[in-house]
Amino acid sequence: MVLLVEHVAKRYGSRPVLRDASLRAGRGQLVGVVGENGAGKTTLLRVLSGDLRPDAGTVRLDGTLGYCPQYPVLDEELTTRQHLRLFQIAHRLPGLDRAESLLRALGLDAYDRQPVRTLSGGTRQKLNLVLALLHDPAVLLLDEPYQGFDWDTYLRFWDIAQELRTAGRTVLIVSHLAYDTQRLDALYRLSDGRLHRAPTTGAHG
Ligand SMILES: Nc1ncnc2c1ncn2[C@@H]1O[C@H](COP(=O)(O)OP(=O)(O)OP(=O)(O)O)[C@@H](O)[C@H]1O
Repeated sequence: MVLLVEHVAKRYGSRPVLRDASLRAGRGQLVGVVGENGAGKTTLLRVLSGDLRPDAGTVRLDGTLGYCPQYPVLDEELTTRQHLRLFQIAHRLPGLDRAESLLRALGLDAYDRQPVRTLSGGTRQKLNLVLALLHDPAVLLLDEPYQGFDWDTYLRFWDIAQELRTAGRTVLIVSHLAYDTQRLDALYRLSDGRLHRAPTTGAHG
């Protein structure tokens, strides 16, 4: 297993959000987590990414990590291109070939020289996603990644997700909406602080 989550619990003050959450995902698997608003999906991803320490339980994650948070963390004054350069340096990438093809796939290339403050919400979200994918991580944690995407972009997102799966990456996608479950290898529903395995009709599922 590339991602193994066992009996994770997390509370904020006296309020338990995750009680006993367990999940596993292997190489080349696309896994969905759905749950109502406030169910604890973002909390789960923050624990998985190492951003939050769980109160109990274990998380094992093999390889490099890409994390696309629910709300883009971008610098308003920097352009799309400047964000790519920053992440290129941070990840010590020799070039931006991968970024260029992702930009084209998501129709972001037209916004190359624009500061983030001039971008729409959906366009910011696209940049957020490209930045998470830039270094081609082994495990991707995507928090509501297509929020604000138009239909064409939504479909292109799923094309990219399928390419990642074919390339052997492990992708965890969180959403408050029930999915087109045939796109997934496994689906979990987060409720009452627990992850319940739900049926899928996916290719591997
Ligand atoms: N830093 C925090 N301190 C205290 N409570 C928090 C904190 N972060 C989240 N919560 C609470 O924990 C619960 C779960 O929040 P979380 O953001 O994980 O839910 P979610 O499933 O991602 O929701 P949504 O679908 O609305 O994004 C909510 O009741 C929220 O108010």
